[in-house]
Order: sequence, then structure tokens, then C-alpha cells
Amino acid sequence: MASLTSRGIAFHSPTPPPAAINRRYIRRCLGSSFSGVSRLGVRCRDRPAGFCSTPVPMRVCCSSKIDSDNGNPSAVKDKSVSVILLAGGSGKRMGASIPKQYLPLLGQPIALYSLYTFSEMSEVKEIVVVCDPSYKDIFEDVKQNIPVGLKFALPGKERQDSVYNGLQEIDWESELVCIHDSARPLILRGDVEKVLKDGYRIGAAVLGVPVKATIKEADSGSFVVKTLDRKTLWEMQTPQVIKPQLLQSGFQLVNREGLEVTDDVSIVEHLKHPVYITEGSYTNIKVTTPDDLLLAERILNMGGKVPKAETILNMDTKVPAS
Ligand SMILES: Nc1ccn([C@@H]2O[C@H](COP(=O)(O)OP(=O)(O)OP(=O)(O)O)[C@@H](O)[C@H]2O)c(=O)n1
Ligand SMILES: C[C@](O)(CO)[C@H](O)COP(=O)(O)O
Repeated sequence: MASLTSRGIAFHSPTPPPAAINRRYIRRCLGSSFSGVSRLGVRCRDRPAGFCSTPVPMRVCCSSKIDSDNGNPSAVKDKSVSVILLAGGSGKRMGASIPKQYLPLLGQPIALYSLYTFSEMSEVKEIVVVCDPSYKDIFEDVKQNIPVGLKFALPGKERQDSVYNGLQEIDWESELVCIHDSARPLILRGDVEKVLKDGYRIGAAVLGVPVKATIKEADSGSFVVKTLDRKTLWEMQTPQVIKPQLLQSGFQLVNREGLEVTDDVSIVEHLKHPVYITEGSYTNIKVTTPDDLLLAERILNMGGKVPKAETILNMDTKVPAS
């Protein structure tokens, strides 16, 4: 049954919408294609031990096989991570009347999916939501249901300005900053855990997936310059995890030199500090255009872990009139 909120947005909620998806369930639905076989045709667990033990920037490898945790699976301490949840964009490419991160996905605003996922992780101390003040209440309304502190920061003109504003609000005692696009609602907790561990070891790590397509470089007249070697190409996602002081130093350089970046680890790359790619999941899509909404809905419908169902069911989500 669809219910209409005070802001006139219909939220269809016949059953509690899932706030996270279950990797095992998706694997069952998709068969062996979702079993961790990389583009190189090598299963992560079949790679030789130590394959990834030397941190090399941008090296293609599978983080789950890294053995430098010294057998300690929880190297990242409890309450040592500040999450910056980016919800300050306007979603032009979606073309909706409100920013895409507040559109309902199976009855729940997109931005709340990852908020819940992070809030359930013991490593997370606080979540700094970067959003326009007129949407703050969407997060305020669920504050009492989540076990971590919520802070707010104002969006900047570009994504990198929003990250900078969020960074200024974190607790500087935190060992890691974990930056996430709220427009990526399907992030899996297991993938966050992996990228946090890699970020902790290396100083900077980013979730990514091997590029499946053939990518060509073209000149301004649309003539092919060259075909890039697909084996070396990865598509970047979020979360992107960086030690706070390193990110702050990176921002000093980027701001001083007026550099533009489209993701967060690029800031660290400018410092020539190694950045590690943690292999993530293709399902961690960024909702950018209307077809992504349909895809996200389909992926959610295939899985079904529902943390905070009572929160979602009782939620009186408000979306401001445009
Ligand atoms: N000034 C900005 C721009 C983007 N974002 C956030 O960064 C994430 C990724 O950005 P993108 O998908 O490009 O979002 P928009 O900028 O909103 O989309 P568009 O480019 O279509 O306008 C989103 O969660 C978005 O809300 C932000 O916090 N501040
Ligand atoms: C950071 C990012 O999500 C990596 O894929 C992305 O670059 C941000 O969004 P945009 O669509 O590139 O603006």
C-alpha cells in the first residue's frame, strides 16, 4: 500500500524495505558468475598467498587474500572510523523534482540505506551527513534509532568541496575517514569491512570493480587514439577510506594548486601516497539516472536482509516541498 507523506511523496511499502542486501542470496540467484571470479579468471581464494602482501599503488589484486593483518581480522578498532555521508548533490542527471538521494527506493529514501549499513558497524564512531539544511530532518527523524552519533555539514559547490566541509566536522581522534556517496544505497557491509582494513594498512583504499567493457581513448574529433588495456582498468566506487591527516594534507595541496578531482583518493594520489584498490561488488551501483533506480530496486528485490525493519516501518519520512 502506498502512503503519502506530509511532503506529498508516495512511499510504497507493502513489506519492510530491505536496508541491506545479502551477498549469499544474490550469489544463489545469479549463480557462479557472482562467486568472486575476477576478470582475470582467477578466484580470489586461489591466488597465491602473499600475492598482495607488498602494498603497491593501484596494484590489481584481491584484498581478501592479504595476509598482513597478522591473523587479526579486526585490525580496525571499534569506534575508530568517522563516516562522511555525501548527500549534498542536486542530482541533475536524474531529472527529479528533489535530489535523487531522497527519492524513495522500495519505500525508503535512498540516503537512509547506507546510513543504516554504516550505523550498524562497530568500527563506526560517527556519521557526518553533508546535506542541505532543508533535508536535515530526514536524518534527524531516524537519529534516535541508530547507535552512532550524527553530525551535519553544509554541501559545497562540487563534490570535493562537500568532502572538505564534512572533513572539518570529524572527530580528529578517528583513525580513518570513510567517505561514501549516499547515492550508492546497495553497499554491502562485508565490502565496507574489507576497504576499512585496507585503508588502515595502507593509509588510503578505495572500493573498485574491474572494468568489463572495452574502453577506447578518443581525440576531440571522436577518432580513436588507442584502445586501453582492460586488464589494468578499474571502475571506482565508494566508500573511499583515508587516514584523516593524510586527507587534510591532500586538501592543502589540492586547494593551493586549484586542482579538481572527481573522487577522494585522487587527492591522496596527488601527494604520491599509495592508494590500494579493494575489489568490491558490481551491485554497488551509483543511482545516477532513472534506469539506475529500476536496477537498484531489482537488486534489492533479489536479496532480503532487513536490519532496522521496525525503524523503517515506523518511519514518518518527510521530504520538503520543492
Ligand atoms: N556538491 C556535491 C555534489 C555531489 N555530492 C554527493 O556526491 C555523491 C556523488 O555525486 P553524483 O552522483 O555526481 O551526484 P549529483 O552531483 O547530485 O548528480 P548530478 O551530477 O547528476 O547533478 C552523491 O551522493 C551526491 O549527493 C555532494 O555531496 N555535494
Ligand atoms: C566518487 C565516485 O562515486 C566514484 O565513482 C564518483 O566519481 C562520483 O560521482 P560522479 O558521477 O563522477 O560525479
